Amino acid sequence: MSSNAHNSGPTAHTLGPTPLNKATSPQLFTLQSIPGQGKGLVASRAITPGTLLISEAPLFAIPSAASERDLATHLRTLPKESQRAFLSLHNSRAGAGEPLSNIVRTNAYPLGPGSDLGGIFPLIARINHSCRPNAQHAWNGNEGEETVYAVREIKEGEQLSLSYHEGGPSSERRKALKEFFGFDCTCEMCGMLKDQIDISDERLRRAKTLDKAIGDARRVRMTPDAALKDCRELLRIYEEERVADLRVPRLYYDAFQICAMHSDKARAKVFAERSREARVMCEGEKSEEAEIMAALVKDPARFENFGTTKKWKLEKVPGGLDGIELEKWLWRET
Ligand SMILES: C[S@@+](CC[C@H](N)C(=O)[O-])C[C@H]1O[C@@H](n2cnc3c(N)ncnc32)[C@H](O)[C@@H]1O
Repeated sequence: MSSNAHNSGPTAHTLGPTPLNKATSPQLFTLQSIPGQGKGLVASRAITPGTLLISEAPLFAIPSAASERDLATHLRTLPKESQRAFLSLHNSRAGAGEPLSNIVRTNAYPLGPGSDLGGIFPLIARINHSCRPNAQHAWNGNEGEETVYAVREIKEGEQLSLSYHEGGPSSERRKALKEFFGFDCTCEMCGMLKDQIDISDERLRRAKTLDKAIGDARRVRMTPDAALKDCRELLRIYEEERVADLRVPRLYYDAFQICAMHSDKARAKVFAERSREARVMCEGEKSEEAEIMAALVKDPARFENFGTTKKWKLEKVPGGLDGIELEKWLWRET
């Protein structure tokens, strides 16, 4: 779930009714009551990273500007079973008017980044939030389904979790979760001791600064060494914070772009492959983004800004590098 889906109200129907939730591996988890969080999905056995947990078509999808009335009209067109499935979902603003819109705000996921459409996925909607999630959701436009992949080891008895927020220091996360989704987060990360939260917050504040600096195109062009160094530091923070979601492939893609812009095909290829692998972990082999990365692995020169400068021109990875030596070369630390 993302804040844009939650901030957007429902309207007309763009997709017709679809069969009720189709779990890819229903034996992997069960629906259970979770203290302080309502219901949630709990792993029935140990699950390895990269496992497809759910692939689910939307019960229906609605544009963000939809009204309560539009939603009511649309609901009446759905089979009774679908109506019941929708109405049984959690409403984080129960009693605060507009019940149908509030169920949508509590449970909808956007159909892809920046999409104006929110989809209702009855099974995925049962996955609670964690500030350190063990799963990642994504819209697969080719399949017309929302997927959820495990991105970390999940122990038997552990809850499956997604992040409803883009991440950041605890005060920011908690404020946004309260404001947009109406709950005080009780995830494992928010339950850490104050000392641990302080350490984590310091790292995550630094992560925000680094992320902003890496996104500065002029800096990437003028001082690529500094930008690549920032990527390296940010990756270390992600490792310390055990971040395993889409931030990882995005970071490798940033490193790819820096190298490609300055004509370093050798490093660009390695970063493109790491980005692809991390993307597959989060979204599976059929992910459109993973396919785009696969094309860039084959030929980094396909990147639109490839070769803006010739500063780092390099064709091939030097032979005989592995382990620490490879990492040092890759991040230009030698
Ligand atoms: C999309 S629903 C998730 C499934 C829901 N628990 C249920 O019973 O259907 C989102 C709601 O779950 C609860 N929730 C999810 N994650 C939580 C968390 N980390 N801490 C406390 N409550 C949480 C909140 O009530 C939130 O509005």
